[in-house]
Amino acid sequence: METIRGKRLSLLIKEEDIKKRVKELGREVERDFATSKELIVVGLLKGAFIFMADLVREIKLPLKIDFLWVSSYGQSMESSGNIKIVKDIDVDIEGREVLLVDDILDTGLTLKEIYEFLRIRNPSKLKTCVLLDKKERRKVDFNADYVGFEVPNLFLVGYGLDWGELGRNLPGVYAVED
Ligand SMILES: O=P(O)(O)OC[C@H]1O[C@H](OP(=O)(O)OP(=O)(O)O)[C@H](O)[C@@H]1O
Ligand code: HPA
Repeated sequence: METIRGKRLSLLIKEEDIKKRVKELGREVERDFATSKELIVVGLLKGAFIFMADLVREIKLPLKIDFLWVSSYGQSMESSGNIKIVKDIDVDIEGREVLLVDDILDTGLTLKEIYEFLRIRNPSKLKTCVLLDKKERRKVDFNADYVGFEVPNLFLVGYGLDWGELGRNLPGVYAVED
């Protein structure tokens, strides 16, 4: 049984199921960006690093990657609602086709703000892709264009998601038990 800081973890999504779904997401993105000469895939650090690494290998199109480092949850299980840009992307996205990737869409505060932050730079196309969508918790009106799995209102770790920086390296997605 996996634990983090003495709390038990229960498996929600198996590694093989994630793998299968990531392949499907890759096909969906390929179809929608088929005419793209050079797609820019922007990941939100740190949470997106594992999903993004797997996803880009399933997108058989010419693409470049960059990362935007943002933080809002810190050590807690609640969003501070205060999104800090720790590091901006280096690439100029004006007139470019961009796919914004994150691990989870929860309250929506992060992705909505970052979407707007990139949109005002005038990319020719801007789509969003998340592995997990915790719809029940949404505080703002925002949905992603590509979603891997809808998940229940539980605090999750694994496959990039952390609790106080622990658990990102678990290969599946787990719920932290109360
Ligand atoms: O929809 P929201 O409620 O805004 O939550 C989603 C965001 O929260 C997490 O990031 P976190 O701030 O924990 O940083 P991390 O990516 O380093 O884990 C996650 O990676 C998303 O970016
Ligand atoms: O369930 C979660 N787990 C880890 N990080 C998160 N950031 C938003 N929701 C979550």
